[in-house]
Amino acid sequence: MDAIVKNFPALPATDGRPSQKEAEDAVRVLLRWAGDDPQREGLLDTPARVAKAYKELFSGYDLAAEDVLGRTFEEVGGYDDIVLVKDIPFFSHCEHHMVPIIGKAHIAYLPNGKVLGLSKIARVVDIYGRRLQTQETMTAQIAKAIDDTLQPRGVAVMIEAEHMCMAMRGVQKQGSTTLTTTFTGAFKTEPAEQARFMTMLRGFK
Ligand SMILES: Nc1nc2c(ncn2[C@@H]2O[C@H](COP(=O)(O)OP(=O)(O)OP(=O)(O)O)[C@@H](O)[C@H]2O)c(=O)[nH]1
Ligand SMILES: [Zn+2]
Repeated sequence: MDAIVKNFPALPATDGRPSQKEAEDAVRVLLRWAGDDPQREGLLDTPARVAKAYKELFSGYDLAAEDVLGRTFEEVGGYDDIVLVKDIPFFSHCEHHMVPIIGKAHIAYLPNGKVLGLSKIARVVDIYGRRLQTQETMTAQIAKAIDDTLQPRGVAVMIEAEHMCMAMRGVQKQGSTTLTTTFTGAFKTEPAEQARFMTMLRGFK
């Protein structure tokens, strides 16, 4: 896991970014390359819209998971059992084809005196989802971010997703789901904890 995450630091370098105009020009080139005319009326505003959409879809490059996870709570009445947030929907884009990955993340941790605001877990999914990704990297990054900042007794992350690059093009297999998991701490070393995560995930639909 460390090797994967090392190549994809929490906050990639953003220096030397092209300007908005350069981004819009690039869209015009792609439109011409695809066979259309960027000067026709319907496409005049498209480069600006695409740049705006990319800003939103890739907004994760401007955010650090550590900032979101910094706020923790300690008054939880001694609660120290699994906290599982499941079925967190997300959109990402695969780094190979830049087309959507659509899926759900399931994230659990075993608190060690501190708990996270539940929404922060979903925010971390968005931060990593709104970048170019592989599913494996995203799974490892989410686990590492929670592990590093909260230092819980263990983290379990499962992602299930459909890759549009497999559905809309190439091999064209619609409806297949890819599952990836990362376990740390007790979820990694104790099969019973891992089994409990799986049971909670699958058992109470
Ligand atoms: N491991 C992994 N592979 C992915 C992910 N998203 C897309 N891919 C795969 O990345 C691979 C890229 O393969 P290449 O042979 O370089 O590209 P390609 O010619 O477009 O491949 P095809 O999709 O088979 O047409 C494909 O097999 C994709 O299915 C991901 O999140 N994880
Ligand atoms: Zn792809």
